[in-house]
Amino acid sequence: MVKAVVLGAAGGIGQPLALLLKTNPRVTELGLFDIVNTPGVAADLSHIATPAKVEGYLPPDDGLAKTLTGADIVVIPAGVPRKPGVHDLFKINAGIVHDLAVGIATTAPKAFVLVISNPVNSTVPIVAEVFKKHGVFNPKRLFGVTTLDVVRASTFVAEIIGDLSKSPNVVVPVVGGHSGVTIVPLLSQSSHPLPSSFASEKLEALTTRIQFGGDEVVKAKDGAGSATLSMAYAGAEFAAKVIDALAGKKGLVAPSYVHLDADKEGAAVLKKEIGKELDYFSTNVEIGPNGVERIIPLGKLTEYEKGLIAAAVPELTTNIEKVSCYQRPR
Ligand SMILES: NC(=O)C1=CN([C@@H]2O[C@H](COP(=O)(O)OP(=O)(O)OC[C@H]3O[C@@H](n4cnc5c(N)ncnc54)[C@H](O)[C@@H]3O)[C@@H](O)[C@H]2O)C=CC1
Ligand SMILES: O=C([O-])CC(=O)C(=O)O
Repeated sequence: MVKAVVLGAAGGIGQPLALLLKTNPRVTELGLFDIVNTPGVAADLSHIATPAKVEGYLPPDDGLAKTLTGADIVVIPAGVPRKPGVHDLFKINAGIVHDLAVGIATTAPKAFVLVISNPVNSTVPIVAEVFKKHGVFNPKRLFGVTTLDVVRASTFVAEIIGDLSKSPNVVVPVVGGHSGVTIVPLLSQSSHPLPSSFASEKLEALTTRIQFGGDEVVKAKDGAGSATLSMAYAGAEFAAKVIDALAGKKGLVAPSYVHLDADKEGAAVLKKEIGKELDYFSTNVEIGPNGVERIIPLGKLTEYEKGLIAAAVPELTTNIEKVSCYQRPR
């Protein structure tokens, strides 16, 4: 019995993500919340012949609390995406995520929380700060969703190998954070090695393509927003792992942007590898019924990858520190 909730469920990511969660056989209740259209989305999904009972709420009459009651896992794709006229996602989305986090802290403080809303490097710390204020922060249960970077890396590597049918099995750890240079694909650790003829400039081009994969979609959508369908796929894939872990499945490992107190022993090794006392970092984590069981250090890196980590750390530091002076505008 799993209740999954999507906050921002009527949006470009929210709708296909809710669809994919409705098809997850372990989900028995699906709660949908948005400031618009959730009753319609819920009615539509409720006709699909899968176990989940679907309910959709809007803000009036305690809609957020009703949606969150009994939630085991809450996925947050609420907020604005990159589009013309939107210059600072943090400015708008920090407030949205802050208020939703207050709702979770009050109504579902033990739920696993998966943050998709950008900028993930800063919205995850926003949620953590709200939870700390409410005395309910458990770093093992808070996840920034960086799975789209992993999905892109799998696809692009399979394209280079020349066999897209392999893409679901290609595993590339992508670490750091979720924006530009903070996205660090560890291609030397790919389950499917790149051809030995792969020149260093091609490796740099592939790395840049993974780091700025979001730009390709923003450009192609030409003013209509950013990645939604691939993000819904990635979000559902990561949520399915968390749901499987809740159900007792073992050995589930995936990269996620987490607070490093989630596993202090693993984090101590990781912090040595990255050379900085950061509070948050995306790395492979083992997920179990209580959330993050283990933070898995980066392991052997090439000189090129060490350089990418060194470039990611200052940007990540800025993204995280930004939150310490954040005040929710009234
Ligand atoms: N983590 C990642 O890898 C990725 C993150 N994103 C981010 O995901 C977010 C959502 O993107 P899209 O779905 O394309 O945007 P969208 O604009 O299509 O949908 C966002 C939804 O959030 C809702 N919303 C706004 N304020 C809300 C509130 N206070 N409570 C509940 N719902 C609220 C809107 O009504 C809308 O339905 C953006 O911040 C985007 O940058 C996008 C792609 C990848
Ligand atoms: O690029 C964006 O704005 C959306 C995003 O996070 C991605 O596609 O990875």
